[in-house]
Amino acid sequence: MSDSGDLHLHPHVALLPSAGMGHLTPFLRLAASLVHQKCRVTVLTIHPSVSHAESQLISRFFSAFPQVTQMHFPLLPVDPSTAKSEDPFWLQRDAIRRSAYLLSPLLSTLSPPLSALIYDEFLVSPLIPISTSLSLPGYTFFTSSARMCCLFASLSTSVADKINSGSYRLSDHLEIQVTPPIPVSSIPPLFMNPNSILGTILKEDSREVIKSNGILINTFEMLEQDSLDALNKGRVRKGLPPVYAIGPLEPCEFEIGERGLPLKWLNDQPAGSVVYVSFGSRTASIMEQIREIGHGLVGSGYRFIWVVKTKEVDRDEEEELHEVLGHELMQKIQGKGLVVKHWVDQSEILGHKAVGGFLSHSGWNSSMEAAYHGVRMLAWPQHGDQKINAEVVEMSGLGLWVRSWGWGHEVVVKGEEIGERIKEMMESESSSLLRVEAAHVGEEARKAVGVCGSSETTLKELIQEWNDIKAFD
Ligand SMILES: O=c1ccn([C@@H]2O[C@H](COP(=O)(O)OP(=O)(O)O[C@H]3O[C@H](CO)[C@@H](O)[C@H](O)[C@H]3O)[C@@H](O)[C@H]2O)c(=O)[nH]1
Repeated sequence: MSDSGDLHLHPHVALLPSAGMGHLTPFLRLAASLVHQKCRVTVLTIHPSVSHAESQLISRFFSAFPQVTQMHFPLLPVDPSTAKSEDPFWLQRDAIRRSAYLLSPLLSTLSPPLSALIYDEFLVSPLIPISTSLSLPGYTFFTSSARMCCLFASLSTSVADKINSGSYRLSDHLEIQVTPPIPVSSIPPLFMNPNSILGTILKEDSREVIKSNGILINTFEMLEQDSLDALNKGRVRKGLPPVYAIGPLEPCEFEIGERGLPLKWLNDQPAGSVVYVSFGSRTASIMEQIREIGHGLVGSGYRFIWVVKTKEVDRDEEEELHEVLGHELMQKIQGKGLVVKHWVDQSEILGHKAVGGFLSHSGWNSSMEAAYHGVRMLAWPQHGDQKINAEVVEMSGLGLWVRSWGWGHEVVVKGEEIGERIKEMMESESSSLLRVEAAHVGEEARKAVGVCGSSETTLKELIQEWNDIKAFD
């Protein structure tokens, strides 16, 4: 046992996110929470990051938290002939996985020694041998919903074989013991392809995740009680480690860049009058769909803030807004809404009293931010986990989901239909119920992370476990 009482009080935790803002943001929010709970924190970072947004967030985080150690993790170059994807975020994740063995010597030099290592859901199988070799408790941070985690945890069972062999019909439901059952039509399309890099990685990681000491999820009990029970009570898979609901991870001051036009514009709008539209950090929309969204927003009669994205990676965005929208639409939008083609501080926007609704791809962070601010959503899943997240949004009363819109790029949804659904979210009879339910979700979300809330208590207990391990070193 160390003779320094101080060390016992401050477990040292290292965090390793994978590529993309959808992963980096919740990791850095978790890092901030751990600092506030008096942990010593090391964050492993990769240079260069895939997007400009990631490098900016990393530098703002370390400026705000000089006490956090930044450890640079150098990656091996990826051989393009062996890479099974052209997606830069997946290439980066693949490179992190292949370079993972370089971590052992880096982590073992840290002082004081680590109490725990928290790694991204896309890095499970390469990181487990590292934490084992260092006798370090290792935790998977699952950045999507608990419901999605139920699917992930089942990918090493017969469910995955049935998915891959095409034995399911689209109208079927998966045999995973979660309520309501997960429809086959909500499975991420890439899971259907056993040769996709995502399918391969997740199957491998699903098999190995039982060797983690725990799984952390950015969710809260009131929102996903049944999925959390299913995971924790062995209904999804026997032998899973404890699952800790620690969300919604709260947006932090360090995330805010220069307060720009969106905030100034919102200050002049009436309360609850504005629809915010964004499909997250890595979903590029096609030109035809972008223009239909524009017509839908104008047709809805509501004011709006709309973030347009034409490229997956922000560094590749070249076209000017007027080239994307065209002259006629630009004219129609004037005076009705604010359209931007750059990064905005989403959480600040969602927290502004002028914002009354959110048209979103239901990425999990966006959904949790809407929950945190009690803003009702119109979910339009584009890819990946987003239909499963939309189910959670719909079930909890946080928002609507129009199933007939399908995945992004599957069909071009017409502007008129989009406008009608925005009105439904904002002004129909059911919308007042939606407003009340979304506000209720917001209250519960804040309770969960507030003093003695379920998520705050869970995180404190976890930190106590790390302290207890240290005390017996
Ligand atoms: O202009 C922008 C755009 C995005 N964001 C933030 O970026 C994050 C985006 O995360 P998310 O809503 O989860 O969407 P994606 O960027 O698409 O995230 C990926 O990662 C998520 C977590 O695993 C998955 O749920 C998504 O499907 C996947 O696409 C959120 O914190 C947003 O607030 C901004 O602040 N400003």
